Amino acid sequence: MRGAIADDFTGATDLAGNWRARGLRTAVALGVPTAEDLAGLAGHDAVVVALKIRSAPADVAVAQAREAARALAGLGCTQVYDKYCSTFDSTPEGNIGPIADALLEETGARSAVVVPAFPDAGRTVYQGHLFVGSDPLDRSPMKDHPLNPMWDSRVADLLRPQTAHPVAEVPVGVVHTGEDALRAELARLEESGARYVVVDALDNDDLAVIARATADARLVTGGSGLALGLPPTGRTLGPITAVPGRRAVLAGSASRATQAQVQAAREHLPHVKVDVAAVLADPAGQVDSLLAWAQERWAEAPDRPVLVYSVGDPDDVARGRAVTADASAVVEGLFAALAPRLADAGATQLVVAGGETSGSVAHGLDVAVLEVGQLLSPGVSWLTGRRRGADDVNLVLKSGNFGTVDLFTTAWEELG
Ligand SMILES: Nc1ncnc2c1ncn2[C@@H]1O[C@H](COP(=O)(O)OP(=O)(O)OP(=O)(O)O)[C@@H](O)[C@H]1O
Ligand SMILES: O=C(O)[C@@H](O)C(=O)CO
Repeated sequence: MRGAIADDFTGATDLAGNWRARGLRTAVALGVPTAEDLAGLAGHDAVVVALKIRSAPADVAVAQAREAARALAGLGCTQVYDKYCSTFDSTPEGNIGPIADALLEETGARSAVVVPAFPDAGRTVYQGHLFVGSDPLDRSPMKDHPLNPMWDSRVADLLRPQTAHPVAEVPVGVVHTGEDALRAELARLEESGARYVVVDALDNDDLAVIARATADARLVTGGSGLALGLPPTGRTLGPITAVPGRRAVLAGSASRATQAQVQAAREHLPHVKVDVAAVLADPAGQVDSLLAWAQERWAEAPDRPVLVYSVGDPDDVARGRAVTADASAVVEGLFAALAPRLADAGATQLVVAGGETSGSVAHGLDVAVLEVGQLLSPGVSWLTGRRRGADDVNLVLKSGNFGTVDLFTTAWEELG
């Protein structure tokens, strides 16, 4: 079985979607799987353990990553895929370095490739620099990220402050020479002391070379793109089963792409914006009133999705933070509490935007395992969430920056 550890929930579903696209039956375990959850993973070719450790204190992140690595070893996985963000989201203190250091130890690997490239989503690495579309990372919108503004584009320079281990680079010319040349270069660099090797990749052919050269590695690290480098199994996997019921979009993401999706959806869907001050004053009351609002809208048009969002324009996060320094937790708490109430009221199909928001919603719904279904666009798939002690729900857990602009109105058409 293939196994991965993802540092956030939408990153996990992104990687799982790419494995599925290669014909692997893939499940996502939310949190380190319990013995009971492990039973639900039987019959799969691949499992991604989704953690919520991207912005956690490094010691917490490392402890959870170690536990997840042991669970994967218990499932017989001989390679761990350490999935972080394709925009290398981290601070100089971590957590990409500390987690990778711990996974080197857990897996016994002497070195690991570092491959954030995901060309299908516009992320490429050339001369060691990470690009988002045509912008170097530190000139892309990631320069203004609220939690981890990206200060450089050279991946090795982003990683070095986060690890005591030596970091080397392999230019795309070596990748273009083929898998044997790359394997030899990786072995040479490992012999000379490198523990991390940033490998250039401009397209999926480059990723295929890297995937073949590292097929026997105990640890690989990267965005989800490297998964597309696997040879296809040739198996065609059908769509997941749609669970009929009410529909909602829960958007707690602050990213530009999500703001555009919210803007587009407001033209077509009944919508309401979360009022941070009101939630702070009366969290339970706000959940009740949002639920009542959704039920009224569904009574008018049962198949029409409702949209609950928290960021409508770029200043909304600052406004929320002016209300309370804990605005993120307040908004996440609201979505975590609202999702199961919507589900109790018949919502079975939810599109959720934002990595942290998706984690909160999945926890709120007490989802143990996600079955990965059809891909909507790079990094975005329909999923079936298996809830503990409750009926299944269909979910899209979307990274803030991913998805087409009409995602919130068109995703439903792909559910069958
Ligand atoms: N109006 C608001 N005021 C303050 N904080 C907010 C507001 N709306 C959302 N937030 C918080 O901003 C954070 C957004 O993070 P989230 O990971 O969900 O989305 P993102 O950063 O846009 O996407 P991703 O991490 O997937 O790239 C969450 O913690 C959320 O609760
Ligand atoms: O790699 C990405 O860009 C995404 O999967 C991600 O990590 C979202 O948070």
